[in-house]
Order: sequence, then structure tokens, then C-alpha cells
Amino acid sequence: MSHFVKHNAGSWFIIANPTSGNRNFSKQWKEIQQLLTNKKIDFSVAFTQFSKHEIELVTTAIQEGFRNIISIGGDGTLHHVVNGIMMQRYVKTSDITIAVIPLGTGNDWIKTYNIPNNVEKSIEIIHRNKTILQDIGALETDATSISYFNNVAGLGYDGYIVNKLNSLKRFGAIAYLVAGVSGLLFYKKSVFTIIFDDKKIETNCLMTLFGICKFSGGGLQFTKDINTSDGFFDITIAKNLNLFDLIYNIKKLYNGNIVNHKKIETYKTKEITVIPKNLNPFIQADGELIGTGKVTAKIIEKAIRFVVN
Ligand SMILES: Nc1ncnc2c1ncn2[C@@H]1O[C@H](COP(=O)(O)OP(=O)(O)OP(=O)(O)O)[C@@H](O)[C@H]1O
Repeated sequence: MSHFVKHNAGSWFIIANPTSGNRNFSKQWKEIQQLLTNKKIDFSVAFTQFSKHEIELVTTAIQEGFRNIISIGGDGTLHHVVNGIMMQRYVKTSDITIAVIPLGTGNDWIKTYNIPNNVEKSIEIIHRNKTILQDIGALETDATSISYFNNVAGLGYDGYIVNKLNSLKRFGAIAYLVAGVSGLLFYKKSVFTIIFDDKKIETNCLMTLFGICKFSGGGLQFTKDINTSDGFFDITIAKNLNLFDLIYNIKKLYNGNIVNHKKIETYKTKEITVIPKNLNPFIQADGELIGTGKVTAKIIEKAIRFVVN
């Protein structure tokens, strides 16, 4: 191992997405640099130039000896950083630590760990450096490559919304609500065959979610009793819910009680396959579209270390 490689092992490699959120990035970056320097946090930095550039940047950083990565951006940036770590073959993924400085629109992953949506406070948390090993999900679709996720993935209505959101995000957090409600008027439910453990469920389904963490869709809570390192997905099968059910229960969507609705079933499992009939619904992972149609999700227990509050 060269001197250069050893030297980098203790410092942070920052991957920053200058397009995330709706704020003035260069102003934010100046503030971040200052706060990191004040806390004597040693770092190198690379800015993403296009989506999925995170994957390349993470791979290079790991080859150069970095083991600590800071993701600056939203859930999408973090998702691609996680994918970069899971796809590389240089070190054990659990030897890598990720911290987040949030700049995104939704920022759902940080909510599970009570990391505030605030640059200064998130840097204090990095300075404290409390970490946990978290589970990561692996998704196999008809596409040849595997996608990984660190928060919540699913297919059906959630995938439809993510697709819609791509054109609405510039409107900020309200975009989630607008996409959610307008989608209900147009989204066509499909029959899903859902297979896990010794079960086979065939049902008309709004969506099926695979949860590691608690929040998705900009603060909605669809997963029950999450434990981010128990080696199990928290599965949510939202069956024949309609526009009325969702609007009537809007409070429960945000406080987590929606999982007790009679049209929703929840399970814990390590592996699950969902096969949609007829239609080809979008599959989303951490709010990123990764494919359509049939999907298998497998949990990888305690795969990456994360800085938490
Ligand atoms: N330089 C870039 N130009 C365009 N897209 C980029 C760039 N860098 C990263 N991306 C992509 O932008 C997408 C959105 O980023 P991200 O999700 O972090 O921000 P956001 O949408 O504002 O936040 P959130 O997902 O938390 O609502 C991700 O798919 C990411 O890979």
C-alpha cells in the first residue's frame, strides 16, 4: 500500500451534487467548506457532472484509499453513492462509512436517523462520528444489472409518482403532494403476484414497498416497525386503496398509522419477488427509477456503515 493510499484512509472524500435541491449551491458549498474547516475535518472533494457520476467517483476514491465518504445532495445522490460502494470490488463494503450533508428536496433517508435537514447540524453529527452498520437491498429486474438501495424501494403507484416527479421537482417539496394527488386520478392498478418465504399472494395492488428505513415520498411512512440492521425488509402491500382512502387517511400517511388500514398488509422477509400481471409498472429505488415489471429484492445484512445522530 502506498503512502498516498494510507494517508487517505482517515480523511473524508466528499461527493457533491451541485444540482440537488433548489438552493444556491455555490453559496452552500462555501458555508460547508468553512464549517468543515472549523471542525478540523480533513476532506477532498469531487463534484458530480451528471447523474450516476457518483458511482465512478466513489470507485476512484476507494481505489485511492478513502474509506469515508460524505454525500452532499439528496436521496438520489446518496442512492448512487451507495451503488458505487456496493458495485466496487476493492474492499469489503462494511469497511466504508457514509455521512450525509443534506441538500435535496425530499431527504427521506436522514429522517429515520433524526439527522436534521440542516448543513451546520449535519456537520456536527459528522464530527461526533456515531455510526451504525445498516442493511442494504439488492434489486434484480429484467435489466442485466443489479441495483442497490438504502432506504425504500417498490413498484406500482410509487414508481408512477417518481416518474411524474422528475418533471415537477423544481417546484420543491409541494411537488410530492401535487404528483401524489394528481397521480391517483390517472394511475391504473395492476394485479401483482407476490412471492416470499412460503407465501404466494395474488391481489389487485396499488403498490408493494420494500423498506429498510421508515420514510419515502417526502416524509410519508409506509413501513411498519423498521429496524435498519436486522437483516429483514419491512414489506408493505397496499392493496385496493383508492383516492378516497388516501385523502381520508392523509394524516396517517405522515404519522405511520396507515399500516393498520384494512387494505394494507405488512410482513418481514429477507427475499421477495413481485410479478405484475399485464401492465409494466415502474420500479423505484430511493426515489430513482430503475426499471419496469418483475422484480426480486434481497437483503444484504449490515452492508455499509453510516454516520447517524
Ligand atoms: N451534475 C449533475 N447533473 C444532473 N444530475 C445530477 C448531477 N449530479 C447528480 N445528479 C443526479 O440528480 C438526481 C437528483 O439528485 P438528488 O436526489 O440528490 O437531489 P434532489 O432530487 O433535489 O433530492 P431528493 O431526492 O432528496 O428529493 C440523482 O439521480 C443524481 O444522481
